Amino acid sequence: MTPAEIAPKDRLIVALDLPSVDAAEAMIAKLGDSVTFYKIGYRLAYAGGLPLVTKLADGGKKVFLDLKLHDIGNTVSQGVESITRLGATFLTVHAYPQTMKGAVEGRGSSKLKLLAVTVLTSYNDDDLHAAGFRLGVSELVEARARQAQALGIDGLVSSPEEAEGLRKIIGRQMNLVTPGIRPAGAAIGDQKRIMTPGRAIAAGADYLVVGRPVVEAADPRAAADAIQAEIAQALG
Ligand SMILES: O=C(O)c1cc(=O)[nH]c(=O)n1[C@@H]1O[C@H](COP(=O)(O)O)[C@@H](O)[C@H]1O
Repeated sequence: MTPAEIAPKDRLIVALDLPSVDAAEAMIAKLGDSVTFYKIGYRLAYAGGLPLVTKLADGGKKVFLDLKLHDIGNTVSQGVESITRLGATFLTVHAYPQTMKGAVEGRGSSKLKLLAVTVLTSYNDDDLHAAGFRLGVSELVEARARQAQALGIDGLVSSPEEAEGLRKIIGRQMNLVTPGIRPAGAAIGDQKRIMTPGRAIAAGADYLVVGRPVVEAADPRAAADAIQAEIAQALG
């Protein structure tokens, strides 16, 4: 499926950043049919959440396994090879050349799609400089996007602020997945490069990753439905 063919409802990825598998399953039950795509990241994966990847995939949901791998190439390659057996649709690795190359090798001919995290959405230029980088956010995102594309990575994770520029580099074939999504009026928390769901889609994002604005909402299903309605409206 090319990014242009994704149904509006399937473009919302809810981050199950919850403390236990029980809490995650209760949230999935609350969201019911309205959410088709879930993200499992550090919090849940390290709390026994890896088997939930396979359980959700077997039950017809899609899963984005957000482990943000980064290690020597051989270790990344072996780790990704193990992960191909879990049934996830997406897996994240940090966008370092050795890491991406190892991930592509480990993925082999499996159906797992690799997403490279360009620059975390909680970073601005000052944060990058403090971490020892010479480039600012937009230059580093662009450089990493070009490297990811050349190495055979399937998609990018970036803020929607970079989406328009990234589309010019990666075209329509690579997936563009954007966290840093905040519906109007939602608490920003630790994110720094943010956009509303509608603006992110209009800027060229394929998938929106949303955590706290859904899972911490008084009515998570209503929050997810409102984001999906905004996505559908932006797609026209
Ligand atoms: O890879 C990610 O999903 C990711 C990359 C990034 O640059 N920024 C970012 O926020 N994320 C993830 O997206 C989710 C955003 O959650 P909220 O800020 O609660 O909506 C979290 O699970 C983050 O780990």
